[in-house]
Amino acid sequence: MVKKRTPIIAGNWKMNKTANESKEFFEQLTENLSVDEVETVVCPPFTSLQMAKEKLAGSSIKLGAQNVHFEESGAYTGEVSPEMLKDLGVEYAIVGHSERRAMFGEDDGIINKKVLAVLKSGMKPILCIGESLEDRESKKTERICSVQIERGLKGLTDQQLKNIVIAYEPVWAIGTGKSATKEDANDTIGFIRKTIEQLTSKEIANQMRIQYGGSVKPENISDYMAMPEIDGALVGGASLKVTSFVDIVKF
Ligand SMILES: O=C(CO)COP(=O)(O)O
Repeated sequence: MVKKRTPIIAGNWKMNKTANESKEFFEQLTENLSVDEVETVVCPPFTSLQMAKEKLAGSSIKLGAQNVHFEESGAYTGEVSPEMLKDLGVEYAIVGHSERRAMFGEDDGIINKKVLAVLKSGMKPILCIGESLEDRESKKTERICSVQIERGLKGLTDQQLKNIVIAYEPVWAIGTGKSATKEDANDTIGFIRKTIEQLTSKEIANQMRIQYGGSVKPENISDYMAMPEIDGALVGGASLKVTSFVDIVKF
């Protein structure tokens, strides 16, 4: 199936793999994967970025970060600036992952600052949004997603909006093995696109790539990718093994 927008599949390793373990992964990955039709991004921990940069030299696989601070520099112990990531060859930064929202107190205001800082540095944000199980059961999925989108994209110019990727990750589907049905994911992503259209323009909404994330595996990726609104995936657990990540990218 030819997609309207270039598919983008990103692996989010979360807090997994030492630099040495990453070395082995990237050596095997570059031996086994070369696809141009799908933009492929790997987001290892900060401590593996230098290793990843060296191993991915000359490959079309891109590097992403899992988090970033919104200030350029200063007294922010333990934080990493957009410029530091850019300098390591990082092209994408995940912003607003539900684990950061839930465990590290990131709200939509902080997330919006991060989105703007990432764009300012010349990298592209992957802005994560999605509802909890409680929100879903009380039929608040659309409300939650539209608020997160509206606040996360606040103050962006049309040009900046063209460099954004959205990841719709329903919280109840992350790491649980319970994935959203392809119809459900497609409907919610369609709703998100409509919301973006209302906030910006039809042109911007139509070109924006929106991924699905939550228990994506080699066995279900082709179902999602066959849906017209779904432009890719943000993959957690199944991105940690070269074989399953390669099978996902080759869906
Ligand atoms: O959180 C995710 C990616 O950012 C999804 O994780 P899983 O693929 O492990 O469910």
